[in-house]
Amino acid sequence: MSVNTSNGRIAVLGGGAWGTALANTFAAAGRPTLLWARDAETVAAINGQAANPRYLPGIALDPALRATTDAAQALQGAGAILSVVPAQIFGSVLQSLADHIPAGLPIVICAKGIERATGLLPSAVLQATLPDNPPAALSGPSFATDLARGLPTAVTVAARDRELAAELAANLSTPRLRCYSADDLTGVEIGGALKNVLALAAGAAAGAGLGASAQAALITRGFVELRRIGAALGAQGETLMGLSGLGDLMLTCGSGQSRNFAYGEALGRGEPLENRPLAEGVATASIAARIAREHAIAAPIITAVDAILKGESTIAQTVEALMTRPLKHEAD
Ligand SMILES: NC(=O)C1=CN([C@@H]2O[C@H](COP(=O)(O)OP(=O)(O)OC[C@H]3O[C@@H](n4cnc5c(N)ncnc54)[C@H](OP(=O)(O)O)[C@@H]3O)[C@@H](O)[C@H]2O)C=CC1
Ligand SMILES: O=C(CO)COP(=O)(O)O
Repeated sequence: MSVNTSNGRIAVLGGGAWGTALANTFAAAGRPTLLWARDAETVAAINGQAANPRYLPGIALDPALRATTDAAQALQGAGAILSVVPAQIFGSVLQSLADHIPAGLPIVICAKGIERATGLLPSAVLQATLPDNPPAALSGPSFATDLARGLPTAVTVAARDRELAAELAANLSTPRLRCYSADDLTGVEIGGALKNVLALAAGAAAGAGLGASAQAALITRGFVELRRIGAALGAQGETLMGLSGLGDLMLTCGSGQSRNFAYGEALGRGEPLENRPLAEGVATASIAARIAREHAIAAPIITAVDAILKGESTIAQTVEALMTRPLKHEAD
C-alpha cells in the first residue's frame, strides 16, 4: 500500500478542536492541507481570520490553513485522509462522503471511541462501509489546544500493515507532532477509547472530593480493566503500555483540560451535564460495560461509570460497592 502524503494534499475531515489542531500543524509545516467542516462560519473564520473561535478560542492558526464546506473539493486529489469527527457519527459521515473518497486510500481515524449501537471500533465501521480503504488510527496523549499552540506532541499512528503505518507516521510527522508507528491497530483504538471512560471516573472522584489516593487507585485499577478488555479484543499488552494507552490515561485522568475528566468532575460535583463539550467516554462507557459483560471480564470501575451515567447508582453507593468487593490477589 502506498500513499503520497509527502507530495499530495492532506484532507482533514472535521472542523472541531482536534481536526483544526491537526490540520493547522500540517499547514504550519508547509504541507498542502484542506480542512472540511460542515459549518460555514467555522470555514469562514479559518479562511478569513486564521481562527476557529468556536472550538479553539483565543488561538491563532497558521494563515496557510485552508478550509471548505465542500467535501468533494477537500477529498478530490487528496494524498491522505484524516477523519476527525466523533466516533458515534463516524459511520454516518463516511456514508455521506463515500462517493468522494478515493478508492484504496487509507483513512486515518482520529476519533477515540467505540460505536455504541454496534460495539464496533471505528476501524471496523470503516471496513464495513468502505472495504477498499484500509483503516489506520492516530491516537495518543494530545490535547488539541496544546498542538494548536505549537507545543510538542507525540502520538501513535497504527495500521495493520507495518509498512503502511511507518509510511503514514513519517508523512504525518511535523516538527511539532512526532508520530510513532505501530501495527496493533486494535490496541491503539482500544487504548484511546477506554481511557476516556477512565477519565470520567477520575474526574468524578475529583469532583466528589474523594481525594488523590482514591483517584490514583481508580486510574490504576481502571487500567487493569482496560488491559483485560483489550486482551479479549486482541490488543497487544505492549501497545496499551504505550502512548495510546498508559500515555493518554496519564494525560486525561490528571487534567481538567480533558473534556472527559471535566465531565466527570461536573458529575462528581452534582452539576448539570447538559450542553457540555464533547465527552466521548459517555457513549463508550455503556458499550464498554456491555463488552465486558459479554466476555465475562471483571470491569467493576467501567461498569460503575456506566451505571452512574445512567442514574442507576450514585457515587456514594459506587464507592461503598467498590470498597467492599471481596478481597483478592492484586495480579488476578
Ligand atoms: N480535542 C482533543 O483534544 C482531542 C480529540 N480527539 C478525538 O477527536 C474526535 C473529535 O474530537 P474534537 O475535534 O475535539 O470534537 P469537537 O466537539 O471539538 O468537534 C467535533 C467536530 O465534528 C463535527 N461534526 C459533528 N457531527 C458531524 C456530522 N454529522 N457531519 C460532519 N461533521 C460533524 C462538528 O461539526 P459542527 O461544529 O458543525 O457540529 C465539529 O467540527 C473525538 O473522538 C475525540 O475523542 C483526539 C485527540 C485529542
Ligand atoms: O484525547 C484527548 C487527549 O489525548 C482529549 O481528551 P478529551 O476528549 O477528554 O478532552
